[in-house]
Amino acid sequence: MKLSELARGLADCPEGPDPEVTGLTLDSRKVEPGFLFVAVPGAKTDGSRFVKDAAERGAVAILAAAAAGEVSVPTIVSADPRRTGAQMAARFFGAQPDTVVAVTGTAGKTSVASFVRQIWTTAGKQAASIGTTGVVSPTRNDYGSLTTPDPVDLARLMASLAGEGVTHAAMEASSHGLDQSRLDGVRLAAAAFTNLGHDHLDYHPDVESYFTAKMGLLTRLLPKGAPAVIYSDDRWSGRAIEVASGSGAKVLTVGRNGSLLTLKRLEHERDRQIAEIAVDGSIHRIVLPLAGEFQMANALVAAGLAIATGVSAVEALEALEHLKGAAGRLEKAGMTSQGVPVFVDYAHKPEALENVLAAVRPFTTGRVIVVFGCGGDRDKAKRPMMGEIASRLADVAIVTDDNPRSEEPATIRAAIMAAAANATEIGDRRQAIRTAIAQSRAGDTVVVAGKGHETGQTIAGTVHPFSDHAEVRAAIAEAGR
Ligand SMILES: CC(=O)N[C@H]1[C@@H](OP(=O)(O)OP(=O)(O)OC[C@H]2O[C@@H](n3ccc(=O)[nH]c3=O)[C@H](O)[C@@H]2O)O[C@H](CO)[C@@H](O)[C@@H]1O[C@H](C)C(=O)N[C@@H](C)C(=O)N[C@H](CCC(=O)O)C(=O)O
Ligand SMILES: Nc1ncnc2c1ncn2[C@@H]1O[C@H](COP(=O)(O)OP(=O)(O)OP(=O)(O)O)[C@@H](O)[C@H]1O
Ligand SMILES: N[C@H](CCC[C@H](N)C(=O)O)C(=O)O
Ligand SMILES: [Mg+2]
Repeated sequence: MKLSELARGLADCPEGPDPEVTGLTLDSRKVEPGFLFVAVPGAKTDGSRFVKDAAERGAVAILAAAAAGEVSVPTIVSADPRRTGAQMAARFFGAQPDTVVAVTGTAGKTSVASFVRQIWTTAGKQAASIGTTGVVSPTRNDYGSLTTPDPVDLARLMASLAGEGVTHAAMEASSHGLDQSRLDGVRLAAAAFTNLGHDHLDYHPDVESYFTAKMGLLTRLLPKGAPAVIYSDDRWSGRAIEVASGSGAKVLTVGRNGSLLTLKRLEHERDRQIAEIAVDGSIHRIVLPLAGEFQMANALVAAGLAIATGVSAVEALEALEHLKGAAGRLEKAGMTSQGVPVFVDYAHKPEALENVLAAVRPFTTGRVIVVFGCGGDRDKAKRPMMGEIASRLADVAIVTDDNPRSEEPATIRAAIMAAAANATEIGDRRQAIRTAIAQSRAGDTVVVAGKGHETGQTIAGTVHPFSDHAEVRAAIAEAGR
């Protein structure tokens, strides 16, 4: 594609040569001959420092916030090179599934994206989901790393999904992804907001900026008049509704206070919940085959997105009866010989831990035993908050390691322990899981939180293979001998 074609309507092309562009990237180290290099400011450095490096590797054009005098290749200047770069990436790769929806919120994104895919599939659509646990479509199940991929990877992925015949895609919009305009080239049919809690305040200066980054999905990316599905029962729901309607979205609320789908009654059983949901004046009784009230919230948001994109309400609600939970989200990883269920869950932030411990309490006649830790090189304020929640809501709390990354693991544990009265500290996660399971007895519930679907433990730059699921199974086998 010619540079002028790539830039048309997005940014002004400089006078002079109009090279053929064969690819694009935000990382000079990935430049190949014929590429456009998108130079963006980052947290650690500024891409515009690598313009020369990019040109030496064969870049034929640069997109940057200011013209760099040090290279002879044409430079397109944009006030917002991240956004313009994402839009160019979308144009370069072309096709996208006809119907793409995105969900944001502190918790529930992965679950909602997976649920929407499942509802669409039940309704006969060729559907995909994109997020923390990877990309799932009728033809693939690829493990992922970022929640919201880099804009170039995302545009390439959208085109390849469309090429495979996927017509419907549900994706997660992380606050990092929104802040860095990673999705700014995606054509959205609808968007959703689940909730706002404490996370990533190492990246965003304060809660307001974190909220504003999330709201970018509704204010900047969602076309005017398109549906915005908003969970009605979060502390931040009112603000989100205000922002969405203020920017011209068609607001659809779901939840106990919802108008599209109103949750009238909810009854919890051990592995399922029975709900009465009002829609269009009639009540539907559904059995959701998942534990935890938060899963009901996620299911309602997902049904809202499916309805917003053309699935009938009856069909969407019926599909909820067959939902499978996303991997590692309050997933029963095993049961001990005494009948103690052991759940693996991805709670690595305060509200998630609180919800998960509250979710298992109704069906636990004995003690709730939790094993958890906090990630290194991530928001440190979460540590005492999670310590306090575990000691308040669990009967037995074991504090262990969860991806210490470059930090000293004992320091992370100490910050949690300082607020976790009566908790036990066992750094080795394998040992912590074994200790929890070995002391469990009939009536108890064990929750292993923080890693969910993850398959590694990152310590000082090395990823050691580690699976909570596998460790739970091994510990149960050992305890049963
Ligand atoms: C904190 C964060 O989001 N960082 C992202 C950010 O990097 P940065 O701001 O640190 O970039 P930088 O190192 O300052 O460099 C600035 C620019 O110069 C470029 N560069 C740098 C060096 C060089 O030699 N040449 C060169 O071109 C870099 O590629 C970059 O584009 O911009 C980069 C692309 O421009 C992203 O790849 C990078 O994501 C990293 C990989 C990351 O780990 N992000 C995580 C925290 C993340 O995004 N997580 C969210 C949320 C998770 C959740 O809660 O679900 C996610 O969506 O996964
Ligand atoms: N609606 C919800 N409200 C509160 N907590 C939730 C909700 N949904 C999920 N959780 C908790 O958060 C954890 C992560 O859920 P999920 O992966 O669906 O969210 P996410 O927003 O994608 O998270 P991440 O940003 O970490 O990828 C779950 O394991 C559970 O502990
Ligand atoms: N996307 C999240 C994942 C956290 C998972 C948890 N296991 C941890 O390492 O803190 C983050 O990067 O903050
Ligand atoms: Mg996620």
